[in-house]
Amino acid sequence: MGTIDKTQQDAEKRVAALEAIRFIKDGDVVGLGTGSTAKYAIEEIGKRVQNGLTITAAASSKKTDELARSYGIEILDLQTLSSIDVSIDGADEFTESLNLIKGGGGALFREKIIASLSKNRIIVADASKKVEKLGAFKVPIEVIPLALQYVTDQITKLRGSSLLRQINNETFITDNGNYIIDADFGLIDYPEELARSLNQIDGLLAHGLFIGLTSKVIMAINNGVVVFE
Ligand SMILES: O=C[C@H](O)[C@H](O)[C@H](O)COP(=O)(O)O
Repeated sequence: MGTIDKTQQDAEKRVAALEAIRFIKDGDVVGLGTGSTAKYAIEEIGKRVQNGLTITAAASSKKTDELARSYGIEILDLQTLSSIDVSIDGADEFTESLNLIKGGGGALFREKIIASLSKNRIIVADASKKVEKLGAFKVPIEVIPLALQYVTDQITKLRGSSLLRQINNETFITDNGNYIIDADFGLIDYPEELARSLNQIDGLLAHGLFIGLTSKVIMAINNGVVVFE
């Protein structure tokens, strides 16, 4: 996509997020994603709640939980929910066939649970996230610490290379107390197949390939939006 202008990208994130909010109605249980694009949606929902919108929400991370509560959004306990009306989340990459890579912020496991519970799963993205094939962005994989070497070896068998995520020279720990491996499989020809293989690895809690978990992607480009569904 060439060089990405950060200001333009941020503007697009906001446009996409505002468009997605149109799908929220009074009384809805709303799934709130994580990341810089989802943040625009949460902030706007928060303002509307302060102006009388009556929704409850489920948060996909501690960060999102805190942000939402700071606006007075009522957060429900995810472990008690069996359905969510609409979720709004970002993505690191998406294709026109609505397959995604998520987890750049490490929130993939809860995001996947929220997407799985949601009736209407909306992804919001700036134009830089659209790709022909997934895989330029490494696939985030949440691993239970004691299974680190085992999972790394299984990823190698799938012809992937693993990098344990570090932030400021410290091993990144997820909200669930686990590690993230960023796995490089090159460009992924068959994401469904890779997702199935990863699903079978014991000790791998969740991977960032979101297959069949998206109702629509709202992509902002310049000041307009394109919807893929
Ligand atoms: O774990 C983080 C999430 O999957 C994010 O939704 C994803 O990384 C996209 O984030 P951003 O909107 O900041 O690009």
